[in-house]
Amino acid sequence: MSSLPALHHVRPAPGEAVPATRGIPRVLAIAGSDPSGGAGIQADLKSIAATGGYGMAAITALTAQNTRGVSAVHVPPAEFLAAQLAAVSDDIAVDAVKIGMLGDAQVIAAVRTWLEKVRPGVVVLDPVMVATSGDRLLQESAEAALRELLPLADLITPNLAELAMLLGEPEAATWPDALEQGKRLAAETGATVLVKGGHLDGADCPDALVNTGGALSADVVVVDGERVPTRNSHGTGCSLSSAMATAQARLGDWELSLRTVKPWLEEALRSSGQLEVGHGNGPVHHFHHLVSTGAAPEGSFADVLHAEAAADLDAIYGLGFIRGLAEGTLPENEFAYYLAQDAIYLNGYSRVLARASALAPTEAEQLFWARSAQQCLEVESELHRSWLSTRSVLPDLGPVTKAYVDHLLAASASGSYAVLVAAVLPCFWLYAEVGETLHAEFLDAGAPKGHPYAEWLRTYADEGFAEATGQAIGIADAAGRAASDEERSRMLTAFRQSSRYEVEFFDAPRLHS
Ligand SMILES: Nc1ncnc2c1ncn2[C@@H]1O[C@H](COP(=O)(O)OP(=O)(O)OP(=O)(O)O)[C@@H](O)[C@H]1O
Ligand SMILES: Cc1ncc(CO)c(N)n1
Repeated sequence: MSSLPALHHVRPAPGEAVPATRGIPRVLAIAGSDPSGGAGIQADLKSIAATGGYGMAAITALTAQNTRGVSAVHVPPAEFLAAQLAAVSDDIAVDAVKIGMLGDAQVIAAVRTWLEKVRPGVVVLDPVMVATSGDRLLQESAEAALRELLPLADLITPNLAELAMLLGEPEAATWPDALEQGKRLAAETGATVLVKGGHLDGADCPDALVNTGGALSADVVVVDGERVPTRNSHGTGCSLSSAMATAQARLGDWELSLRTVKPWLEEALRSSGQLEVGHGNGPVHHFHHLVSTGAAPEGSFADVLHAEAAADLDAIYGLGFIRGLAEGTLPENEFAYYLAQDAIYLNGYSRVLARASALAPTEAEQLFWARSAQQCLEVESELHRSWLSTRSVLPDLGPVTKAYVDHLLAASASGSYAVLVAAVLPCFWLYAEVGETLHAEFLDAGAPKGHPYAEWLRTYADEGFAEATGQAIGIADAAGRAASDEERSRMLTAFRQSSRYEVEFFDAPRLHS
């Protein structure tokens, strides 16, 4: 495979941290009850569990609600909330807190007193004021007290209406306006603001972390997402905020947390149709990623993975970079950027494969990953020798390359061989499929002589790589079938994220070259 361009894509820059996995965080939701199970503490507990935490709940208020709306609210005496909070923190170390519906000013005061005493390491505040159905969940007279609570949070997760209300401004009608409002709220409170695109129109549904005080890698970090065409959005805000609290306690990095949580939530929205709950705005499927157990036949887990990657493969084929490569119209600077990033990626990928070799349960698998790690380095030097030496490209680490390799390094630090194997698989599998298709298209077009990328497209016909891909799929399939539900769901998440990065890697030259 030394002629192969690529298992694409780094050596982490010296001193760059690999996110630590900190065991199972104990996450406390301080929120209201939704007896229909889609929002409130019910959604919080499901989200915390689904994203790897141990969930606890101190109930601020009871609502009588379903997927159609709220019919009654009962706020018990705030002293009883204080007793619940003390009972938890007197006995249990709380790694993260998610605050949702608060109901009235007395409740807010009780939460404030407790936060000031206990000072939990991670505080996510979802400033719940009005339910999806339009019903009020916070007394109007308590809005000022809620505003004063905001500086005690690390992350605030308002929807667009709440963001506007907290600032006393009209609701943003566009994404750039929403980000500007996010900056103002972040500056006022000192907290990071998660600006959510859920209530905007359009095919995209971006979210962004905003902090103007230097807490993030940039003032605004946007994480893109696709809008899922569904009305089952009951409780998405609750689910997102408690999943963020859990992820942050595990990973210690807000950006990585959002990049981890958002695809999970998107899939929970996508799978919401599997649930048949109510006649209004239904709940999301928090546990969509659990595959049922049983004696799974050979290939069955690989089939699940392949189905997971289908949408990303389609997305790759639709990219301007891929079309331009196939048709020969790709600007040279984009190609050069791609090659340079590929070389950087391969170096990092090789280290991650070496880790897979170290963790492999059999000598055959150990050898497979060690060989693959070596081949990556050979391909990397080949890239430099025959493709990059004649081009002038900056050898800077691009943002997608960094994010992808960081994700792989996180998987290699996860402690699970199965998760690591799932994370490295898309680089084999999607690359092999795309390469095969592009090569076939090139031949179908009669291998046109003047095609500027002819030489590159020929490198895609590498049987050795196809064979290695088959082996990697077999290893992941066996690991997935033998894994517990929990580990298998982490494999799916890791695989899905890598698969998404494959798309972004091919799209990066357009955005960053
Ligand atoms: N149709 C959708 N497709 C994809 N993601 C969505 C969709 N709707 C909402 N989201 C995501 O769900 C999360 C919550 O966003 P939203 O703006 O809906 O919050 P919210 O209004 O507080 O939620 P809730 O409905 O619980 O009150 C965000 O990450 C957002 O991007
Ligand atoms: C209890 C409760 N908290 C939050 C929301 C917001 O979605 C809701 N509908 N119900």
